[in-house]
Amino acid sequence: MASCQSLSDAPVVINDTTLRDGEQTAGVAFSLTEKLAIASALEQAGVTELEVGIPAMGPAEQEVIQAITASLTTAEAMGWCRMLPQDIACCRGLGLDWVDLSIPASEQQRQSKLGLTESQLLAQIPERVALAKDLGLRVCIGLEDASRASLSSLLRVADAAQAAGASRIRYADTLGILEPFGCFEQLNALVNHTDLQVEMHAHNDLGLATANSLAAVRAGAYSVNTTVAGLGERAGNAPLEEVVAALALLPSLPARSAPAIALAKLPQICQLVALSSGRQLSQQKSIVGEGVFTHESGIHVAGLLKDPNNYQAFQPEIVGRSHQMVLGKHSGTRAIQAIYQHQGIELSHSQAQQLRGWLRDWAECHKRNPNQLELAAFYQQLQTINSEQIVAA
Ligand SMILES: CC(=O)SCCNC(=O)CCNC(=O)[C@H](O)C(C)(C)COP(=O)(O)OP(=O)(O)OC[C@H]1O[C@@H](n2cnc3c(N)ncnc32)[C@H](O)[C@@H]1OP(=O)(O)O
Ligand SMILES: O=C(O)CCC(=O)C(=O)O
Repeated sequence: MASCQSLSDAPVVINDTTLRDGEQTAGVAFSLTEKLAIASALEQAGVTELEVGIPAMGPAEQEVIQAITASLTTAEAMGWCRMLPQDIACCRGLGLDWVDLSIPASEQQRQSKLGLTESQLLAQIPERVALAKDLGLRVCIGLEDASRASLSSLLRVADAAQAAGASRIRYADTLGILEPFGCFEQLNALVNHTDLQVEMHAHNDLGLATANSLAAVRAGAYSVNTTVAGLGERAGNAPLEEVVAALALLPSLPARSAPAIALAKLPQICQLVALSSGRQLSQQKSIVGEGVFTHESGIHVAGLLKDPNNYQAFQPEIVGRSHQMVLGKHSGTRAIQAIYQHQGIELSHSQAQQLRGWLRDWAECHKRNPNQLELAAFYQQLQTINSEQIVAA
């Protein structure tokens, strides 16, 4: 079976699973209000698919899922199920568009979790897909632990899924053990083999979730799972903000790739999820961390002052941010003069040099950048020395 998927001009679909895998982060539990707010923010930013929860968790979760699907106006909603009749039945009447029917794809998990052989699982696929389709749902077969499965076995599952009338398969790197080159090979083999849409689900145990998601896109994946700020099991999933910014901003990725997502809304969405999850964003979290557009080093600031392109990967305004320049241990005289000038104070080169020395000691002692009041105090000190020198002369 040959697919023309990789030749498609359609942008990559983001299937965001903050409300399902994101909420599986140990200790995270969103309220209905929080889930509605997150779903709405994602939809307004242009995310077209949301994995919204697990109907088999029971009536309360089902009510929440129903409320979310009722609130969505354009985005499609997916529910996550084990490929069990009782789980599928829980999806009835929830307003879902999609269901992910998850099966273990590796021999390890098939045998050890379920005690089933590959052929026993394959034999279940037609009946379970039919049950879901009878509920009016489009079906994605979730290949849990696919990265520890043999490719030949994955291809057999893809064939069975396609024959049963599924629309998509999800390649899950459940344990985050893939690297981008291997990921490309696996996804490319699947994409070239099946007519189904192929979705990538990456985990970040080795810090490679974004890289693997981009490799999957290069390999022709139709869709990619993300979570806001990379929330999710253990080290989390591929962060929405990283994947969509990379797809939009990296010229080396296929031109078809970038989904129409409002990048400038990413910081706000990440703040909302940070607040709702109780998980603070790290200062250095790419795209949205407080410190990622803040510059202290003398050579960098001097370069930025001449032309921002000297030290920016992309304009921070694109992702709703701006450059900030601060003074600290690594400041140079150019930065010192520019920052004081911004406060209406002209410093001579020798004054800036003197301040540069003070800043080094001060920063080592305080482990932070001085604030405006502290900078004013430095200036007072400079003036005092200056007037003492005039008196002495
Ligand atoms: C990689 C992933 O992220 S998978 C998604 C994981 N997410 C979650 O588990 C969060 C929500 N889960 C829950 O609320 C609960 O686990 C429930 C409601 C789904 C099930 O609860 P319980 O019935 O109490 O079962 P419990 O959680 O203890 O055990 C899970 C059962 O599912 C089975 N199971 C796991 N995956 C599958 C699958 N794909 N297909 C069929 N059965 C499966 C396990 O084998 C186990 O059954 P067993 O003990 O009879 O072998
Ligand atoms: O089977 C799936 O849908 C993927 C489940 C998942 O979250 C994972 O394997 O990490």
